[in-house]
Amino acid sequence: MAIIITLADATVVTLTVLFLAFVYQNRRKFTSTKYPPGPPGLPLVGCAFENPSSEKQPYKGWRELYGPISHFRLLTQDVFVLNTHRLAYELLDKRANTYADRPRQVMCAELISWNRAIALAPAGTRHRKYRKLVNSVLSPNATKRLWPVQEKSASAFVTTLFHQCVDKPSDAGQSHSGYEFLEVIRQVIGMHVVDIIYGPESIVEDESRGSGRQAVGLSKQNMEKYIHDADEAHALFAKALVPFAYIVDWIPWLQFLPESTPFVSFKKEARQARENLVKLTMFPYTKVRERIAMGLPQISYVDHCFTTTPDPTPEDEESIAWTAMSAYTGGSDTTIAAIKTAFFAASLHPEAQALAQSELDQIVGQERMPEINDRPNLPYVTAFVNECMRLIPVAPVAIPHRAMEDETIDEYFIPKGATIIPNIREMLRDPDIYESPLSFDPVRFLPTTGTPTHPDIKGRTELNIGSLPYGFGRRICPGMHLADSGVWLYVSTLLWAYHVSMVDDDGSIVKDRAAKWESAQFSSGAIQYPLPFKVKLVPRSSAVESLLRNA
Ligand code: HEM
Repeated sequence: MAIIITLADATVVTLTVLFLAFVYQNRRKFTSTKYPPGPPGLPLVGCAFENPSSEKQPYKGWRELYGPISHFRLLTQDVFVLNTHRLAYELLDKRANTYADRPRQVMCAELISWNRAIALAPAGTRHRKYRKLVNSVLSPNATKRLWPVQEKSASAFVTTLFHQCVDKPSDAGQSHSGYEFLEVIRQVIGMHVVDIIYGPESIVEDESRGSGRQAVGLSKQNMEKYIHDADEAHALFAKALVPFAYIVDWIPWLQFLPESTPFVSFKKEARQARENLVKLTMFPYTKVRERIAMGLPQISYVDHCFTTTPDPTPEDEESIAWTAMSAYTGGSDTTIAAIKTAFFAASLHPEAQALAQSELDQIVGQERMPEINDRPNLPYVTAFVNECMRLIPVAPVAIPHRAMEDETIDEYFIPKGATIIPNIREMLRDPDIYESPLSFDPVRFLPTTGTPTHPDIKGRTELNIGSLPYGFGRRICPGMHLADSGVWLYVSTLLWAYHVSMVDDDGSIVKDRAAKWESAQFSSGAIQYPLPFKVKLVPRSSAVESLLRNA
């Protein structure tokens, strides 16, 4: 019997085969498409018109609202927000290889070219090479060599505060505004991070000049300009980092239209930002390269790279230059934010400040400043720093990761390509872990064993904040050990030196501190810190004052 296959039959068979192949390829989606709860959004476009990532405090309160993991969609992009430490640990730490990548960010990473820096470099050989380079200087052991540099900077910090915020001559008509400390934080910490990454200038004899001396490397003036330019570049980075912040993030082919086309003003902005970023990367590097070529080494990240790679290829040089810039931009604003938060917490919690100061008096005394080796004997001071990092985390939503494979967690499906946001702020306010999570209470971090420095204060739960404020997995902050010792030194030295109080516009000390704490405003975006407030600094004793004056 002859079998006659008609065109219609062939079409049906072809379509069936294609359909089955499609179902097979997407079998995970068909068997387990359960997504976690989250804002529903609109059909097809999802939350495109009300992007939760663009809110002032993104994903705040989502743990209570949606549970440990939440989901929303921006057009075709699935976004998962991890609201508990357990979930983040399960996915980003335990399955680190699958979440080592960053999501595509057309404006920030590709057009401005932040993907040449570490934070947005795609997972792979280049990112691994970058991390290896920075780890050689920023690993826990390697950072110990930088402790003396950090101690010197903490000392410069409190003495500069003295000259700028306490001792300004009022007879010259210069009264204190109360805001000066903010500029001191920016300058001293900015300079310190530049110093650690690029090293100070070297002074050499120069016969051809009348003065006979010449500065080689990054001069103080260069550093000041660098800090200013880096601030601008980083502000734009933070703006462009918000997922789908620019139209080109939604419709990537727009990048191929000429700059003069209406609605593509982003192209001009990207071109200028890219040029500035390249200058920001190459200018300090070239200066330091000159110094190193003249045989004038300093202790710095770039110097260290040249010691381990004495004959760098052009590719090595590119890696050194871009990792150096990444470490500066990654390390300065974050440390500055942490110190602003410490001022804020101390100025509104005089009782906690006084406990830290009595511990400092007992262990360090008033004849010298704290050193990093004092840390094990100063549990309350350490608990104070931890509590600042917990309640007002510097990077409340870290930097998004990207799922490189289909995955399931609990009963939920995470498709390959999804954006994963670690909601660090929610993790650090989880009531299952932190009792009364919205209260500022350093005691929660005190050790329960050992002799307490304050007999009537015993540790409650002995929590360990660990690396949580610094992110996860393959992308965990490579500067966290440097930041950990640096923030501790700045805060302990500040509390050792001054009584810190918040003041109102008329200069009087704030009375209703609880109301100020409740109504405080914080920056929006990737880095969190309290918005400008005024403080009054009073040296803690005449012994301390004389040390600050003469240091
Ligand atoms: C209080 C200070 C700091 C905090 C809270 C902080 C926090 C973070 C966080 C949350 C991330 C993202 C992690 C993730 O994606 O899971 C990160 C990444 C990064 N941080 Fe830090 N950081 C601090 C200081 C520093 C310092 C001092 C440096 C360098 C000297 C640095 C360099 C970097 C770099 C290069 C990245 C990108 C890592 C990558 O994508 O592989 N940070 N940091």
